[in-house]
Amino acid sequence: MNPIVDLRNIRKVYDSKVAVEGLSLRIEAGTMFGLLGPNGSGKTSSIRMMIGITAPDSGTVSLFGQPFTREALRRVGYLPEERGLYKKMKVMEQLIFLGQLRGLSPAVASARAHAWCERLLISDAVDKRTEALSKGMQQKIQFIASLLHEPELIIMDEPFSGLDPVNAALLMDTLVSLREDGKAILFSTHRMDQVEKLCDEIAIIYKGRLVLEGGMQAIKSRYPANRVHISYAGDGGFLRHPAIQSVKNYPGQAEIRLNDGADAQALLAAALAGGARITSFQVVEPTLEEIFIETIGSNVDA
Ligand SMILES: Nc1ncnc2c1ncn2[C@@H]1O[C@H](COP(=O)(O)OP(=O)(O)OP(=O)(O)O)[C@@H](O)[C@H]1O
Repeated sequence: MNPIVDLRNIRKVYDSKVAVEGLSLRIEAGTMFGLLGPNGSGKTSSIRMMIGITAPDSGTVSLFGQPFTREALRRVGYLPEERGLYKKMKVMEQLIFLGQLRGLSPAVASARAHAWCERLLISDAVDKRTEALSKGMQQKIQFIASLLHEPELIIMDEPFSGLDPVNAALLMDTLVSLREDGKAILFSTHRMDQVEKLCDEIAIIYKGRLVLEGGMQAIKSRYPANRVHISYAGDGGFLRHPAIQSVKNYPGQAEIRLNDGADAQALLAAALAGGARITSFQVVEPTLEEIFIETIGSNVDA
């Protein structure tokens, strides 16, 4: 089956600044794809090339198995990084107008917009002017606007930035259910916790280049589970054990990173022998944040 997005070796240079270099990636239907990278790494530039806002200087962009054409954009929902709504328009008028721009009849746009507003808990706002709403609410409206035409490919640039945790979770749940409906979803972020929970696949870009890409689980399994979280009472002398590379010590709890190849069981045995009372002992995989920092760090070194 053709991927929904297929970027091959794309490159973008602004003046003399290389924003994206040799980027290739594929996104399949029913996949949540996280595009990660620090500020200025080329996420927005890559997204813009994906949907024809700018053309790559070299390389190819295919959507839905075909070389890019504007026609394909009818099947794409896009939430830009810069939020832009008509401030003076009322929310529902605006959503119906934006739906019509996407080829919907006013009746269909209205029915879908009302259903979305209900789902995202902003029905009370439909008759208000956009400028009277909080930033977070405006973001939810723009999120809805990008989905009204029921796109198969959803591309969102920093969709959760500026949202409180409750609203961020609401939009995350919405994206998860769209993925379950078979949509392909790409979003950019630098918030690793969001990606870890949501994404099937990730790509980390740094200075315009892909530095890590693949399935979330496959990537994690490449890193040793050499972290240990311990809750304990009593003697903490075991925290000076030679198997330990570093430790973050909190009251009654420690997050430990072991030396490469060290045995977590030896640490547990030493803790018990030293008289500590262990209430939980967990060997954990590195978090995506740790993988990200390690990957970026090794590329800085390189
Ligand atoms: N229109 C432009 N003209 C000149 N340089 C640009 C332009 N757009 C982006 N750049 C540069 O290209 C690089 C990549 O920028 P881009 O916005 O793609 O990064 P990003 O990963 O989306 O960053 P952020 O997380 O800060 O939004 C940066 O150095 C940026 O300054």
